[in-house]
Amino acid sequence: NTGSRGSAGANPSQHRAQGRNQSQAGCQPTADIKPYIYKKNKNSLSLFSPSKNVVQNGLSVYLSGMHITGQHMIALFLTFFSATPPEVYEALADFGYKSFRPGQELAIMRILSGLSTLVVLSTGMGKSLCYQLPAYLYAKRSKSIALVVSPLVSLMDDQVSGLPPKIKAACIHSNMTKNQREAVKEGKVHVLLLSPEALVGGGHAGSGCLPPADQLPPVSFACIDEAHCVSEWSHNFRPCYLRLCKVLRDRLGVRCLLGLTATATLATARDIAHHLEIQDEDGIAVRSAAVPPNLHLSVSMDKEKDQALVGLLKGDRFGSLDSIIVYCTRREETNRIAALLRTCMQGKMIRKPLKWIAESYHAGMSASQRRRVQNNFMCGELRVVVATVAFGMGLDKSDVRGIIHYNMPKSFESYVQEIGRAGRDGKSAHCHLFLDPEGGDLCELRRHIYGDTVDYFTVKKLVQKLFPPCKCRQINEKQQAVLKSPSSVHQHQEEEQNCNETQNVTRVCHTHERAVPIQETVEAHDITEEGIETILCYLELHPQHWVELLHPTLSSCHLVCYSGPQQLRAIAKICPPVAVALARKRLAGESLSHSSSVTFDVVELADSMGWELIPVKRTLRQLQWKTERGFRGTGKSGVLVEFSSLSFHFRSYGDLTHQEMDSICEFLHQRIQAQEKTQLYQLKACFKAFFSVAYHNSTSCSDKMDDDRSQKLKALLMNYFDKKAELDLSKKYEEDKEDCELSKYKLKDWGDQIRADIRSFLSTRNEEKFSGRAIARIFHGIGSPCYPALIYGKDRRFWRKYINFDFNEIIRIATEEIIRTK
Ligand SMILES: Nc1ncnc2c1ncn2[C@@H]1O[C@H](COP(=O)(O)OP(=O)(O)OP(=O)(O)O)[C@@H](O)[C@H]1O
Repeated sequence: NTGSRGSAGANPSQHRAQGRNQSQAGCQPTADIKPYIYKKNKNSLSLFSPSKNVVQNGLSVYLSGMHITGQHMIALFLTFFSATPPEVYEALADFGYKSFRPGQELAIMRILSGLSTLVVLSTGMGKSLCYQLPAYLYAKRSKSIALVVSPLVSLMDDQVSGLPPKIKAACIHSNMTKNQREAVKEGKVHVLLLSPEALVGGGHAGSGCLPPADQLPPVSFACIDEAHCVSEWSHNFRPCYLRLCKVLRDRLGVRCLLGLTATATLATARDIAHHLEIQDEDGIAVRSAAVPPNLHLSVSMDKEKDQALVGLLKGDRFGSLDSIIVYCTRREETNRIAALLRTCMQGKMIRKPLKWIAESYHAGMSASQRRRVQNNFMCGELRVVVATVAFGMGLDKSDVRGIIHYNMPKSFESYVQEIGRAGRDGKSAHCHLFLDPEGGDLCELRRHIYGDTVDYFTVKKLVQKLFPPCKCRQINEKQQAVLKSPSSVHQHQEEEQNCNETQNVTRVCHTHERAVPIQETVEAHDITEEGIETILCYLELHPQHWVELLHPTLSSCHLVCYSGPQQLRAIAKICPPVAVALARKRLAGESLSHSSSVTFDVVELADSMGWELIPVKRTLRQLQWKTERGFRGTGKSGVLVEFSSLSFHFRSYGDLTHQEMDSICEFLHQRIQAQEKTQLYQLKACFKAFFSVAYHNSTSCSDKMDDDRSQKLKALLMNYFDKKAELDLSKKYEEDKEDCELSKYKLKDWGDQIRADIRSFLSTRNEEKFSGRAIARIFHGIGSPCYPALIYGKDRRFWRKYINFDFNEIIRIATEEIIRTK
């Protein structure tokens, strides 16, 4: 048993292709759907509509008898010469619109031509039409469906009901009725909304998964909403977004992708375009100015923020505005501020139908409470919503007139996205930000950045779990020994050793299929599921492609034979996977002669047999229904087979040298640190920009405001979004010493107190194990899987106590104290 799949001589890329095919097993890609505006072959453009002669009066007039070569030319053509076919305008009219808004037409024409496209347009500028109209036209031409991946699961139903009546849509979730599922399969809907998890699987997908590709109508294109989540350098990276591009291509055969986002710098947009495999520069079809002109921006640095907020809301600028959102970072704060406003704004009813002054909204509230607040705000009966960022995503209220940031947002991207919820009707709207002059908000926001980072030791433990050693090298050596003379074997071994020393490793192992149980790994390493997924993504994106991610799977198989041990032995004779499972147990020293059940890792088993996972699982499942001679039962065989333990599933090497393992750990650690430093730098840059335009206090802008400052802030934002800055800003952070010096100065005065608190904390919990990072997290009020806020947050003596102090310094002191107490 080699423990390795494929022949030792196989080329790694062939092998990867094999793995890919395997991941697609059971999922036939949908029939290749033709672009609406048809490309004759990869490099030439010829336009006609197979079903109707619609494009004849449009694009093909310019093209008759002419071929344009190259993808870039196609894009250029669409940009400069194309006349949009009348059918597209007819569809626009069907949707109730008279004309296109900037950028929509180009994006729609590209999608109809089958060209992947990225659209970066401010909130409320009409990005949704860029998928709705092509989906409608494609479905009108022939039975097809457009997939729309959206992270706003809770709002999907609202999104569906808010679509133009011409569009038939459904969303995938676990409560889908049978009829709804059937309608999707029969191609009765134009658009199918789904979460990224429903597409790629994963811990939260549950039963709300996409039906297999062969049960779906052909997919015309896929739209990825909030596409910035694809870029691992973006403010909102979601690892499953990276995998979803791959899943769309490999499992569903989707060739045309449309990315939509409201916030992406030029550098991020290029990174997203790279992931969407957009070939030509014009694929980033639209990038609009960051802040719409109808928004008036101001910033102030009041010491008494509560009073200042009330004053601002009573002043001329905000006093007459109907719909206002006040954003706070913390949930508790939203409740407090809403209560404050209700008390202080009594008697300030500005018009009749208004019933409520202020209500809070955050993710900790029940769904019905949130819905009530949202509905009251939507219909204009509630004036102010005091909310965390959970409020407003996907909110289509065109007449929000004011946005107030009670705390600083975490990035320019978040700021632009949040203020973009005001004035979507194009009428003037006001936005104000309260900046804490002492930098208190900075500390609060830094917590979230530190919460995501992982230390070197944890990275190392995880790497060992992802690349367990295999026997491929020894087996290969034995094979060589059989084939060659002893002297040549010796020479071969020497050569190999040299190769390893120079890091130029000859690969013998061609990767193994592996599964790492999600929950178990989260608990063992104290990293979130997202954190582990991010690390796996970094490894897959590495130029050496250290891992290849596959669809998450249930990896543990539990087999019970109700007729006893002899039944287990009998099925081992007829079922190779069971025979191998028992043999592997015996080799590991486990005796199963009196056992009637066995539990094993089915992924590891399939890999060791050189079988594909799906047939192994199928074979095992069938054991429950076989009625072989000697088995009792009616149709059922008396065998129970259960799969459990949802696991990350991937292919990785098993013959990595120590140097390679170390370099992988080093790479991951540096990458995680670079991400942390980049985010810290961006946070600081954000603070500095707001600081540069801030009024001393809000009274200076509560009645009238200075438009120059607003323009200056818009210019700073524009510069940020249009700059071709590098994505990794960690080096810039190193240059920015100021911040560290401030923290060290404070630490000098507080060092002894912090040490005393760490000792006191350790002594009260001496039966538990802590790392320096775990203690620093608790002192910063950051919950983690093993040290949740719900439990550790109760002890107010320590929780959040040192939030204003440098996180890494606290780790250092805590580690010293842990070592001292050992
Ligand atoms: N061509 C158009 N003409 C007139 N109105 C339009 C047009 N396109 C879109 N709209 C309207 O603009 C509003 C905002 O559109 P949409 O929700 O698509 O914006 P968005 O860019 O997706 O915003 P967000 O980023 O907040 O999701 C909607 O009410 C929509 O009906």
